[in-house]
Amino acid sequence: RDFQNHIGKFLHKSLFAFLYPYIQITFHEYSDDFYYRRNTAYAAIDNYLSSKSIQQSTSLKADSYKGNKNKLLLTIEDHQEVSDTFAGVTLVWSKESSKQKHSYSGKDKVYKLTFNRKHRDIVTGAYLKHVVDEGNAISQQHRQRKLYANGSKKSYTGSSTASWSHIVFKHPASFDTLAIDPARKREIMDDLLAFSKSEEYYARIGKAWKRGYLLYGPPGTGKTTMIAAIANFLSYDIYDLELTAVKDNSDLRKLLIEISSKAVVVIEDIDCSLEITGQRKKKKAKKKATKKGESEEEKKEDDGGSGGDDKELESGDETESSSNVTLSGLLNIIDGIWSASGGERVIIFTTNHVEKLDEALIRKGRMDKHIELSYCDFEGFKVLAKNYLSIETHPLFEVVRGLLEKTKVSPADVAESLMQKAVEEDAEICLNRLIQDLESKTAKEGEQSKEA
Ligand SMILES: Nc1ncnc2c1ncn2[C@@H]1O[C@H](COP(=O)(O)OP(=O)(O)OP(=O)(O)O)[C@@H](O)[C@H]1O
Repeated sequence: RDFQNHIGKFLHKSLFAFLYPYIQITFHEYSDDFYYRRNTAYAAIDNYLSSKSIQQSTSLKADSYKGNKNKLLLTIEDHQEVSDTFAGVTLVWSKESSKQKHSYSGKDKVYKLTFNRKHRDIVTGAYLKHVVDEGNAISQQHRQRKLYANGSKKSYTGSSTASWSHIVFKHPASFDTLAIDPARKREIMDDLLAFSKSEEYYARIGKAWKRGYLLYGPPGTGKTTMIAAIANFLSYDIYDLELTAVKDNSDLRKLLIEISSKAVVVIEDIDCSLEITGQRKKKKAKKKATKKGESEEEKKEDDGGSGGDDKELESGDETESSSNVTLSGLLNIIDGIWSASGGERVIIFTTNHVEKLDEALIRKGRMDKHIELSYCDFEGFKVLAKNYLSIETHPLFEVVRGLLEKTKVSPADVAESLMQKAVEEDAEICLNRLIQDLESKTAKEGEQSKEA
């Protein structure tokens, strides 16, 4: 009888496999455990299938995106199917309500993926990875991004600790509207793209997945605008780190640990932060005369060690030197924390005075790319004219070209002349105003150089 049973089972299995050569994988919306978490793979599939569903399905469901209530996500309704092809393999996705009801809610949905068993390896390997990666990339694009700034908040014990607060980040800047040399623009975009796709490279060489940019140039040449363009281009959040508001290395460490993946970390005007460090050093040097053993502590801090919890900086000292952080310390902490935590981050330093910076600080490897932003040239002006006046050519352009060759003016100043009341005025009035402004600037510069 046993033998008969075995034969029966075997025949049933083979016959079934012969008649139904498919495999099904199910993806539940919620985990089946106590925590009832939303399955991240399910969310990725939702995003991935959205555009395919729009093309194929006759019955769609609209929901707002998780993370951005202003965007709609369209998915298939229950019992609908969407087909997909990958590397020559055809697969079918369907959606239904789960049979097993969860105690918290009966709404658990399930995606079912059906494919021929002969494609088992390719589907369970490359295809599923492709679906999850694409789905996550889509949600990254649609997510509402945030602009974080550091400050401090009082804990329940009354002591204040460093923390981030945020607002929704909505800056219109893009590389299209940025008035810089087109070749350099392309180079920066290529560099950013290559960086964002090099997870494996950084993992292989065992380094933190980060890229450092130093933006330098006179005021109003677009440093802040470029940061916004970079964040928009990569769809990253921005963390604006004000070093002067950071008490010490342990606060800095706390802030840096909280920075999520896919972030642009910005430290503006680092030359000013350096001045603060300089002041502190001078002050310490004075104290050294009366207090031995100080040098050890200072050395530790400059190396980024956390041991430098400075006892000097009690409340009264705050105005003279509010920050107790060194930039080299900062960079070392970043390397340590970020190489352990994974995730991609771009760190951007800006300065108006690149000549004031310490060579060691901005050497390649720490700051991978140095980008100079400079005065407005004719190419830059054309981009600004397109941004503000929506024109690409005009007979007055030649006059502007001649004036820009004679005088140094920032893109911010050009933008200012072009956009005043631009809504009501036509392009010619704006261009004439710019020409007037440029002429008076050139005349003033002429007088000044004569006096000199
Ligand atoms: N290269 C540029 N391309 C497009 N717009 C620019 C550019 N430079 C400046 N602008 C315009 O001028 C304004 C001020 O520029 P932005 O704040 O980016 O300059 P900045 O270099 O960061 O100045 P600062 O050093 O004073 O912080 C921007 O809002 C933008 O409208």
